[in-house]
Amino acid sequence: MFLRAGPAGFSPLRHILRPVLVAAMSTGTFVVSQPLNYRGGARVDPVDASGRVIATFTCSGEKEVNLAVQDAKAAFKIWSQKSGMERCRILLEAARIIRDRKDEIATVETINNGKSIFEARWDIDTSWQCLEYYAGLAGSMAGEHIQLPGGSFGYTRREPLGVCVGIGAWNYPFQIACWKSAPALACGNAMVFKPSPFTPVSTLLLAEVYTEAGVPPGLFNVVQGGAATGQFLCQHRDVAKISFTGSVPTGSKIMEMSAKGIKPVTLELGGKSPLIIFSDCDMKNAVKGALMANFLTQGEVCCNGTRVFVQKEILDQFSEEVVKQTQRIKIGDPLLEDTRMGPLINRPHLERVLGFVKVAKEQGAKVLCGGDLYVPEDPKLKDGYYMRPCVLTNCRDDMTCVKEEIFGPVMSILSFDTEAEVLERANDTTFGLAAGVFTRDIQRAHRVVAELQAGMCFINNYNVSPVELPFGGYKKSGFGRENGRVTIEYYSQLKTVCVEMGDVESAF
Ligand SMILES: NC(=O)C1=CN([C@@H]2O[C@H](COP(=O)(O)OP(=O)(O)OC[C@H]3O[C@@H](n4cnc5c(N)ncnc54)[C@H](O)[C@@H]3O)[C@@H](O)[C@H]2O)C=CC1
Ligand SMILES: NCCCC(=O)O
Repeated sequence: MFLRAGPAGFSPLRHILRPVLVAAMSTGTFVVSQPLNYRGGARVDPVDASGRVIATFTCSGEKEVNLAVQDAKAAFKIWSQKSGMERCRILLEAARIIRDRKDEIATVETINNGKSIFEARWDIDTSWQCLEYYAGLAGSMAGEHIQLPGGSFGYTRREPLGVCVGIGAWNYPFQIACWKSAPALACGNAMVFKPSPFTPVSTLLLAEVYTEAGVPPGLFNVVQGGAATGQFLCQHRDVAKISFTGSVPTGSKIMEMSAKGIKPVTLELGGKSPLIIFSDCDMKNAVKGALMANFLTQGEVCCNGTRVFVQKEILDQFSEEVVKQTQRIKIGDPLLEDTRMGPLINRPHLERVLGFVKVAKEQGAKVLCGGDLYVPEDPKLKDGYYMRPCVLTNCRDDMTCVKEEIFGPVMSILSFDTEAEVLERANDTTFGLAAGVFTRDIQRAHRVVAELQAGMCFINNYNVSPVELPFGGYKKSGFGRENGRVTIEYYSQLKTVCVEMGDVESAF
């Protein structure tokens, strides 16, 4: 095994990633004795560097990106010629390996990102399920046959795009890589993936799983690096498509680059999603839903329902219950079985999130609980990037904490009177990733979600991720979809073939 994650203490290290960060966030550590790029079916060191070093690994430069794309092109030639059923078998094998190695991969992901091991296991489940789902679709991808006059006919072929690029964020490193690569590979494409420089490690495990499962060398490659490496990938002339998960400003830059190259792009960007709690809800489930909507992965989730609109009649009861449950969240070493909230991704981000809480207070919000630093008892974790999950009330729509994406464990509670009013306020945002509604009134539930301007809507639940359902945003939260049958269309193109069975009727 190339990576060793230890539950306690530190081992002698050859190359360690982010030693300070790892030490501060959990008692686990990595011993990385192999390179972190993956090209042509093996781990490799970059042949060059872009000149910018992030922590202790070197960003891949243009030559390395070129080599990865070249390898992907070669693998594409082999892979795209396989039948859907052949691709299906290999993807199913990869899904099986991930399922069998779930605990090991989840442990690596916990150390990589800081999320609790309990939650990381959920991520690994939605990862292998995604591979299984697209394996199932690979065998049934087909075109149409269309009859034309005089016995002539046409048919369509669903063909892959070529070399696709995946660029990931740091909050769901392994899951994002699976949600992009599974549909891409199922359609017959190759992929070069760039993880976030804050979470470089777990994607390598996926690369190794694909190789073990039998994909041709070079079909799934990993290049490590930051913005410069991402730009080399997006601008590469042999790249056919880009799928990006990350912030709105970066998404906008990626769209500019893809526009220059006339490349299709999928953008999974940020959000500031509304969660609407009507007074006729099942209170216990609504409270659980609000916690699910705000505190998974330390609140660092793009689709979180951070604007919690509560109907006035139940505001006090709901707030009291939410605070009670929030205060019970066990914070600490994410590798411990009973921990439910680990550290935030890094110190600047922690400070940014705490800054949002400070501004919220200055603007008149009331802190019902949390919103401050948390220092675990374990002395090894005392410098960790922990904070207590925060519930804010007395919030108004014009406050910064209600308008801007915080990407941390901060829930803002707002009260409302009527359905029409809450709908208008819920939609009053430039984002449109997700939304939720809790009510026992089935007609109201469907009426409300039909009006919500969001790509992913939940009724009486929040932040569940069945891979069968398409996921993606409206408005500035992006476009294109991940998961679900429709994603096949984002990783393939349609060729039309017109067949003449008679003579050519010429105008000349
Ligand atoms: N909709 C979704 O599914 C998700 C959205 N997000 C959003 O992402 C943000 C946090 O993630 P970050 O990693 O900080 O976002 P980011 O946008 O800074 O970086 C995302 C990825 O893009 C790369 N990148 C940065 N600049 C680039 C450039 N000019 N060209 C090509 N690649 C570039 C980064 O190295 C990283 O791999 C949050 O604000 C959240 O809104 C995060 C996770 C999921
Ligand atoms: N499991 C939901 C993924 C959402 C995100 O990428 O932030």
